[in-house]
Amino acid sequence: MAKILLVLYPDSVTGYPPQYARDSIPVLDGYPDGQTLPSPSAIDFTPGALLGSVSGELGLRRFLEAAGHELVVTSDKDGPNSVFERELVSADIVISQPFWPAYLTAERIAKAPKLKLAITAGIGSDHVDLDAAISHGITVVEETYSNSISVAEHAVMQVLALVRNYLPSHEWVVNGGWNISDSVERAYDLEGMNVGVIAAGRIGRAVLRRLAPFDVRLHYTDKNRLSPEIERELGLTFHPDAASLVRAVDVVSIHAPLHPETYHLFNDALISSMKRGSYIVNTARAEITDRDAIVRALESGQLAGYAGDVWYPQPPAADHPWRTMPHNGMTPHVSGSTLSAQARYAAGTREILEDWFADRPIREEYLIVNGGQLAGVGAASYTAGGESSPGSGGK
Ligand SMILES: NC(=O)c1ccc[n+]([C@@H]2O[C@H](COP(=O)([O-])OP(=O)(O)OC[C@H]3O[C@@H](n4cnc5c(N)ncnc54)[C@H](O)[C@@H]3O)[C@@H](O)[C@H]2O)c1
Repeated sequence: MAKILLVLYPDSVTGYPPQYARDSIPVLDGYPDGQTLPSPSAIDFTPGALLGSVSGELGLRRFLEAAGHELVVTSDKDGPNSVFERELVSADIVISQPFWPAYLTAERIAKAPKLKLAITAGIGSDHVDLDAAISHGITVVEETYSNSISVAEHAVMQVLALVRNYLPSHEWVVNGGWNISDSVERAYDLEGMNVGVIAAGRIGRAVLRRLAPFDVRLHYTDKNRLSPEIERELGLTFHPDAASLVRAVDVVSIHAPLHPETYHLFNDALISSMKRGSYIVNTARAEITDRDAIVRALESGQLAGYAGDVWYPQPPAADHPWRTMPHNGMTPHVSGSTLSAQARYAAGTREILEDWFADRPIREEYLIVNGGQLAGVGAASYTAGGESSPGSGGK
């Protein structure tokens, strides 16, 4: 029987919600590229309930305990005396969400001799040191597509919020004001702007599709060029690298995974090559940007705004400069953890566990590391090795 260590974010400050704003969530037919939705044999939760917090338990307890497994759920994940570090020593499986990541560094992996499977409930497994997982024979999987559209919607929202100066305008009314000049002196239309995405994978493509009706000029860069049909359909301009793209656009939305190639890609040099007054939205991973370079560029006016939902580390310290830097539209890491997304990645986690315990292969599209090498989506999107090692925050 296995010991499963499940690391989830804390419940709401008012406790686990007794009721919800809506009575149901939409039922989807599948994902945009035809990939099928998660398909566990059953689920023990109500779609639309809060599943990603400690009391939600991803709806896994009944299923796991009925099969005789041990489930340990905690949000205490940081530091040597954390429940996570203590329980990891005897865990067979770790499940963690990127929103509240249990950093599986090389040091922690070395202290977990029984660990065989690391599941990312969601997308983005950079909180796991993939090199260490490869060398220790740990399988790393995530629920590809489970929250891609959730993130794309958040990115589009934040692009509009920055360009139109939404959040400061809202603040004026909350505070009793009617300050039109103050609100509009930084407000523009998105229409006609050049907007680019760094990486056109599942999320990047969904952002491009959603932005196309705004009559913007769309740009992208990616290791893998899209088909001429998609480029034509959306009117995309392809750039061979980020350096070329950022010089051409007014707004950049980042959608690449964090790995050695993308660590600190947005540094002082790249940002200074952008048009003055550019906007960056980053819902991918914080460390694709250089934290202090972003602050400097907002303070100097080189950037007109920065938004996103990804930070390093997570949770960030109370004095993290991104909380208070000018013209920021930051949220906590929430874009991929809507109630709608939680239902999908909770079902995906159960599907993976069912396959693992039955010794069936896990879907190829869920694989990041398997059999001692990058596999599936991991082989397509990540690189192993290099100086910046994922799982240690790119350091
Ligand atoms: N904020 C959130 O809640 C949230 C949720 C899900 C995913 N994410 C992040 O978004 C990332 C992308 O997710 P996805 O579902 O679109 O993944 P995906 O695998 O579908 O797409 C990733 C794309 O990045 C491209 N890429 C990789 N390295 C690159 C490089 N150096 N330069 C240019 N392109 C590169 C790949 O070719 C691929 O097209 C995830 O890795 C994760 O870090 C964030």
